[in-house]
Amino acid sequence: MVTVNQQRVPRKRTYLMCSPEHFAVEYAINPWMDVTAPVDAELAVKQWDRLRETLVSLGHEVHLLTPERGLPDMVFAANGAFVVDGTVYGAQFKHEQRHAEAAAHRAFYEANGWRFIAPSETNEGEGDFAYLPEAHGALVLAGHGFRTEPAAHAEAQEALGRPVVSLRLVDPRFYHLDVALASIDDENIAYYPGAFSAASQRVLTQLFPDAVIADAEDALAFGLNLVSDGLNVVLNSEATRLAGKLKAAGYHPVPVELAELKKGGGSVKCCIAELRH
Ligand SMILES: CN(C)C(=N)NCCC[C@H](N)C(=O)O
Repeated sequence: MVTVNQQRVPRKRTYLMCSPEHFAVEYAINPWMDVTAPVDAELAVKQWDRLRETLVSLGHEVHLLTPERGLPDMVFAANGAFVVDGTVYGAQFKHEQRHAEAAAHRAFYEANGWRFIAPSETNEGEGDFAYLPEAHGALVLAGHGFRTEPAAHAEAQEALGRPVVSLRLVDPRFYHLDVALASIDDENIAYYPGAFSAASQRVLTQLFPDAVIADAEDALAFGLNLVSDGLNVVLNSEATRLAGKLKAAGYHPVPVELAELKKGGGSVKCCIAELRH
């Protein structure tokens, strides 16, 4: 049971990020992308740099993936794989425009000695998978409905040896799990119920009675697309009410501005893959 005065303890994390050097909105594969809206590429790099510096200043280790020309969404590094306890379950992107990113991620993991498992099913890495090492033993939460196929949930369970709970996303604005739900420590989550089917909402209520619930406005401001080290929660600065709720629950919200990358349909979490040894 989580109490308001609980002492929250941060755990040092290792992350993977990829600079938005080649970021652009050249195609529209989610409702947030508008190819006619101008993107300030320089500002995108500045905001991304600030995010990277924020993580480093919190004591985390950040590895970098080399961005590739012609892959404008590569900045969304969370989508390239899902890593649990040293095993990497690779991504297989739904949209042709992002297919080549999977190979870049695979090359990174293989070059750095990780145990890499190639997928046979469509899945977009941490975009649709979240890991809670202390929830009900150890749980993977997995989204489907827009990008990742349910068959990939079963494949991930076999690859990673952790129970995978399938959750159905029903609103195209929340096309990845990580826009609608985030782990805020090893055992608890924050989420927006309206992004999920009624049955999946019941599953979440049963598994996480103490979850922090976001409202539609904060969820649509990408507030749930956050990363947390168990104490410090780095989140989009527009999600002010969610920041207040996290504070009331004993976390330390760290707001960052990422307005340019939002034009690609992503925010904080999308830019950050967690490397779990
Ligand atoms: C939670 N989100 C949104 C992510 N993890 N990734 C962002 C991917 C954005 C990219 N344009 C796409 O539509 O694939």
